[in-house]
Amino acid sequence: MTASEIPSAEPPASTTRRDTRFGVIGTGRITRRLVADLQSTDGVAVTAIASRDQQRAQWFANQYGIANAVTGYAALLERDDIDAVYISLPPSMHHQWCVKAAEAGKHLLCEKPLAMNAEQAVEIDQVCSASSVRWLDATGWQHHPRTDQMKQWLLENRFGEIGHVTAAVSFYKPFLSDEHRLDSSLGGGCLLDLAWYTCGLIRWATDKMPVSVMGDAVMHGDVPMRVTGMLRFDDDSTASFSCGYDTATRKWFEVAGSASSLICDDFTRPWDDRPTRCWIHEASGEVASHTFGGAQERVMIAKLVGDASLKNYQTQAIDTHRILDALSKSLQSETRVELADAASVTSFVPSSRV
Ligand SMILES: NC(=O)C1=CN([C@@H]2O[C@H](COP(=O)(O)OP(=O)(O)OC[C@H]3O[C@@H](n4cnc5c(N)ncnc54)[C@H](OP(=O)(O)O)[C@@H]3O)[C@@H](O)[C@H]2O)C=CC1
Ligand SMILES: O=C1CO[C@H](CO)[C@@H](O)[C@@H]1O
Repeated sequence: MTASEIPSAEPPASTTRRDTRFGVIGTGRITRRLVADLQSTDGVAVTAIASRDQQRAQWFANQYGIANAVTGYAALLERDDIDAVYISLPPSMHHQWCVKAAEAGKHLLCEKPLAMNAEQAVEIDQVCSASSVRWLDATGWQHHPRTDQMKQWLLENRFGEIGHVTAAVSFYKPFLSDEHRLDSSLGGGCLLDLAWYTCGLIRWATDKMPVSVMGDAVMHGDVPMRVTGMLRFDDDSTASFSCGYDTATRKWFEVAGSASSLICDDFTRPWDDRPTRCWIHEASGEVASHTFGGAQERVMIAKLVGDASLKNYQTQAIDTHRILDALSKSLQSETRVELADAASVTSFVPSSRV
């Protein structure tokens, strides 16, 4: 079977289980898309939405056909018609509301970045374990069937020995008036927001933690507006990335091997109205294009409400935070930073192999 013929990984409809009932915390830009994804995933219902502001909650509830508009996030967690929450708040608020939700016994889908740093991410994981609730960060690309196929190629050494990974993610001034991306107290800046994608991709592609990282930032006040990073691994393979708010949309990566390169130009989210694609470039100049079906967010949601282990994604999220922590130290100190815990690596494998 060629990659183009690989069927969508959309899960089959469940007829035996009760729907998992989601409550939504926050009414921002991304909420609109994710609510539609939740509502169109088999076995999932959205029963309430909470905002700081009653009118905003009501407007959103009316707009999306959600039965209950709730004022205040804590009130949503008290409801017994909610099994799980989707948290789409500014990054600085993720840890606090993840912990509260887990303690209330709700499963968690939290927007990226999972937290502000690895310490908070580990604590979220621990509280979820103690409360027997499942969690995922809403990093959709990890769940696309294309990602599973690309990982399979990497595991099979399809590209030879990997020497270098490059990734770039940017959006030109994606700012709203009340913009958390420009406010350091809310976790703003492109390091957490966009290097989450580039460093996550590097972690995913290499299956290891770097031994050292070095970053350079162009600042906007006290938040990074553009970040360039270099990562080095114990076998002398390397990675580099660029992310920022000052160039047109980029969401591409290249994995460069000794035999060929894997290239994808929309890994974070497939371009609208185009086939979901990637390319393998051979040393000869021959190029093979592969296309895929599947809706990454619906696959992600189905995994959260399913039974299979999520450990592999959870480790990926925590390790991504560890890389970002080291980069943040590097930006502050203007030096190369060693990752003390580079040895603690768990392999990220496609869900079908977990
Ligand atoms: N997975 C993806 O593809 C994407 C993920 N994201 C992530 O989603 C999260 C939210 O981003 P986005 O939707 O763009 O954010 P918005 O600014 O559009 O929305 C954030 C929401 O958080 C609530 N909120 C609570 N306190 C504050 C505060 N002090 N300042 C601002 N908002 C507050 C507000 O809801 P209310 O007032 O109603 O309570 C607001 O609507 C971020 O972590 C971001 O990284 C963003 C875009 C894409
Ligand atoms: O995750 C994200 C993807 O797209 C956005 C641009 O609109 C980013 O800023 C955002 O946080």
